[in-house]
Amino acid sequence: GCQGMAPAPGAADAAQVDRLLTLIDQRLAVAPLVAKAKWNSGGAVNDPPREQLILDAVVAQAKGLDPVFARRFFQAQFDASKAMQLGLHAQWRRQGQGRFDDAPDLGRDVRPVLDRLTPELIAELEKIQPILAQPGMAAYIAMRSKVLVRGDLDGEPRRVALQGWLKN
Ligand SMILES: O=C(O)C(=O)C[C@]1(C(=O)O)C=C[C@@H](O)C=C1
Repeated sequence: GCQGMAPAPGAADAAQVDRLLTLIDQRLAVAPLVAKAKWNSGGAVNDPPREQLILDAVVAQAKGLDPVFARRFFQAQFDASKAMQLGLHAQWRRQGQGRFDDAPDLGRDVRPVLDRLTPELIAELEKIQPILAQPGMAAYIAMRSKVLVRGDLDGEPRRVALQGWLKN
């Protein structure tokens, strides 16, 4: 039977998990655009002041969220983006990739997309936080993430996106 297996969440909680994972995937989908913009501009992948700006805005906006949880979650998303960017840059270096003709502009085209996702993520996090500690939830999220979050670079960015904010 199913002895030893954690219980699966109910339908409403499962749908909630899926909405958050879909947004995590949408945010991760922006990372290759960031990578292209920075490949052309030579800008550093790691931008701590930009991360701080987002984190401070998140904590200020998300009145219903535990700030420690909110910071851990968004830091994981930044780290996942950096894993994707660094992995792509390494690949492009190996391939002798030149400048892209079709790279977007980071400030004009790409960061506004991330900024639109931030409040959507906050809204889903507020709904997820109270159900995260349920038994079996971390295992369920890990399983669903393989379906809903892109697995580029052998799944490394996806792994990083789920690290540090999920309880076991
Ligand atoms: O905006 C950038 O420059 C990004 O690389 C994106 C991003 C993010 O995920 O928001 C990721 C890494 C940087 O340290 C800062 C922000």
